[in-house]
Amino acid sequence: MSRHSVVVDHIAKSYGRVKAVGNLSLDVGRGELFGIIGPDGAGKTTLFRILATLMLPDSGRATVGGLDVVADYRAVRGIIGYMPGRFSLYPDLTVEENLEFFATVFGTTVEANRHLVDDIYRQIEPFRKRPAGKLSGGMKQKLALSCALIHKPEVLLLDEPTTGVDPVSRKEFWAMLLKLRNEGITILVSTPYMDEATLCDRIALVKDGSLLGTDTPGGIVGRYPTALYAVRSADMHRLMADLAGYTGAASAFSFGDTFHVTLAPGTAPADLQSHLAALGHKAVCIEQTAPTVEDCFMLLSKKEE
Ligand SMILES: Nc1ncnc2c1ncn2[C@@H]1O[C@H](COP(=O)(O)OP(=O)(O)OP(=O)(O)O)[C@@H](O)[C@H]1O
Repeated sequence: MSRHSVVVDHIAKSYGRVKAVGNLSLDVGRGELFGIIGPDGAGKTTLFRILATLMLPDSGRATVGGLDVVADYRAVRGIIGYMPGRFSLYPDLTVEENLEFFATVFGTTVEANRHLVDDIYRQIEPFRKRPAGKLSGGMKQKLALSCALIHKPEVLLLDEPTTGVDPVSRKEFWAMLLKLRNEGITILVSTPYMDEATLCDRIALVKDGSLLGTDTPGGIVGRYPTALYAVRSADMHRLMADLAGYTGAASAFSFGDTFHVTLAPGTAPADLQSHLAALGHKAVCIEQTAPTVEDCFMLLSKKEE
């Protein structure tokens, strides 16, 4: 038996002239929590729809649990739990009716697999009589996850499950994913939030349908090739323009309340400090900082361009 649970082998898909996924290959190990990290339009939804057997690729092959997503599409549907990015529940059905509906469709009962969703369901149980359409964003996602899990899938495909969800619910949602992973379920999850990448066993960074890199989050940031500095001054607005116009800065982008800057070969932090002082910047602070997945994404995107 293959040690891979999901294999994507040179998959490509275009919509007319728009190339959504271009020749993408990756594999996800059994029991792995694997993140597809990329901004809007990276092709994440298209890839998930192909893996969930809802769309045919133009070329390439993919298997889930060793089953071909095209030839064995029926069998694939039986072993996956799919949570599409957009609302997947029946808004007029109550919380408990949604769960019962998904269990019935898969020929099982809520009772039979209750233990799988117990932790999650307990949090939404107080609202079990409420129509799903009237739940908060975080609650909806918890119910959608429960519905995707109720038939005990081998592989969970979660397309942007935390987009538009508040930070506390996002944290809770990821805590649930880690628990499910520990129970042996393979999870492929996409997210545009770079901070969520660090919670995955391995990640693939994608942009414009192409893979920029795949590794553990630690492996990705460990390969950052140069020193990175967090730079601030009293006039952050003008600082951006001044960094962009400085040939000693190889790259600069906004990161929280600082700018993350790399320096051109031969330029030292002291050179940047005096350059900014000469331009009249006050309270300049330049500190070396550890690169994050977002910094790696920016660097790899730039290389690609
Ligand atoms: N049905 C469609 N017809 C034409 N273009 C499409 C269609 N669906 C997606 N696209 C385009 O294909 C590209 C990839 O879209 P996709 O939805 O797969 O990306 P994504 O990473 O999931 O982003 P998002 O979060 O915005 O959905 C985008 O440029 C998108 O505009």
